[in-house]
Amino acid sequence: MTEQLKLKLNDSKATRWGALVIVAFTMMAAYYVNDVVAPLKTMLETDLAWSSTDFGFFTGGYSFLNVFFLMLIWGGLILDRFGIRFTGKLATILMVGGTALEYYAMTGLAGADATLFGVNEIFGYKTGVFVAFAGYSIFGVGAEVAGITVSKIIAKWFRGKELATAMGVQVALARIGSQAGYAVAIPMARALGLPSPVLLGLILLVGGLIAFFIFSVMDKKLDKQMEEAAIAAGTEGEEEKFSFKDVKNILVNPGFWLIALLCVLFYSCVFPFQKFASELMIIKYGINENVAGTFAGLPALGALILTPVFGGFIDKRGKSASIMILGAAMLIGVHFIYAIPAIDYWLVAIALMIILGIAFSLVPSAMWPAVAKIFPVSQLGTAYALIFFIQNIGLWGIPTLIGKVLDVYCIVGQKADGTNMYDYTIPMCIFTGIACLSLVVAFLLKRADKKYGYQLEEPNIQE
Ligand SMILES: N[C@@H](Cc1c[nH]cn1)C(=O)NCC(=O)O
Repeated sequence: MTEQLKLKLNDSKATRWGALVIVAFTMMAAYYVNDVVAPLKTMLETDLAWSSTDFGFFTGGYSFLNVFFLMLIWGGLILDRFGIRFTGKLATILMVGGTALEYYAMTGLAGADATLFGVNEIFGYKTGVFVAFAGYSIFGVGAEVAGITVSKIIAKWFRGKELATAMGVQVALARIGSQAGYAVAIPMARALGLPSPVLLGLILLVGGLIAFFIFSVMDKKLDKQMEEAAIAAGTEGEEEKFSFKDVKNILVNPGFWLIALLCVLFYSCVFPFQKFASELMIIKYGINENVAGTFAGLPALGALILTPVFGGFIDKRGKSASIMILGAAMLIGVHFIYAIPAIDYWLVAIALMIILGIAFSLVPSAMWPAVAKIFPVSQLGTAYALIFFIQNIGLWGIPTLIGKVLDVYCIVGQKADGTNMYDYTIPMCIFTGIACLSLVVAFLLKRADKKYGYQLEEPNIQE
């Protein structure tokens, strides 16, 4: 009876937070690479002869394999079957490989006449554009699978400990990666050449891969200790495994569909908008191109500070459903004002970016814990994978659509350097329409919460 309790690796605060910082570094590098090309849209036009359609096609590439080849679902299955160490390393290798391909497309295949195996066009796109798209698609699979893997890692290392705080800190660190990508892209590309910010991302990701190998050593040790503890407690073999019954249970839950819909609509108005925002800042508001990316990345910076603050409020006071309504309503206001041609004062553009940052903190800090309230722990991994899958449909479709719309309906002239001038009114009206739909869904979610008792309005911490 007096058997001594053995301390596991994650029982030490310093070690579990150390493990979090290691894997969060990999995600920070992933978010940097995800966003770093966005501010370069105009330079891609001048230096590599990309059109807006090419840029939209490339941007949507992040989600292409995840949506059309169900890579997020396979990734979830691999994660549950082969575990976090194997899947994390595989996902990071995919990110490194995809980014290397993207870098090659922007260097070795730069320009309209570049050929690969004798062809200068693939599926109607310039070879360089297509290879960059292929690289970004592979990167997108790695980034999304790494995202689910890291959620599972945090759940494992922080179960019964500071779980929500750890998730908030990981998202906050990821936002630093995004903001860094937006801020450095143009100045670095101007100083060291167009592909240099992508090369930096590649180096960071190689660092992320090394970090993941270091984490794997720690995790293996933790597994051994957990096994020993489980054998001592007689609970070995009681792991949560992926089951198709779980998928069915999730799909018949109305809460799943409302959260998934809100997720795809809300994020479609944020991430794809940010990809075009640098150009909007330059063309419509006359903001200097060296700082346009920094402003486009402001929502990420705001979210870095505010997500943990709002998370703390929701933990103590609840009101998740109402907060999602507020965030969606703010999104409508922001996009609607961006759409008004007469309002073109630069300070307004920055103020709107800050408001977008607040909405971008409100909704995720309410949405992700809400998923944990609607579904039991055993279904959480699958629920997140399915929600991310649906979200990726928007992350693919919306930039592809906006790129096309810009080329077909929005060219209003040419600048001295030969690049197009765009009127962003129609794209901003599209974003406003999507934001309106997200508000409707947020109201339906609040109604469903009352009907089905998800307790979204209740605090997480019961006093
Ligand atoms: N599934 C990711 C998508 C994403 C976009 N950029 C980087 N990842 C996601 O939604 N993550 C949650 C978040 O709020 O970043």
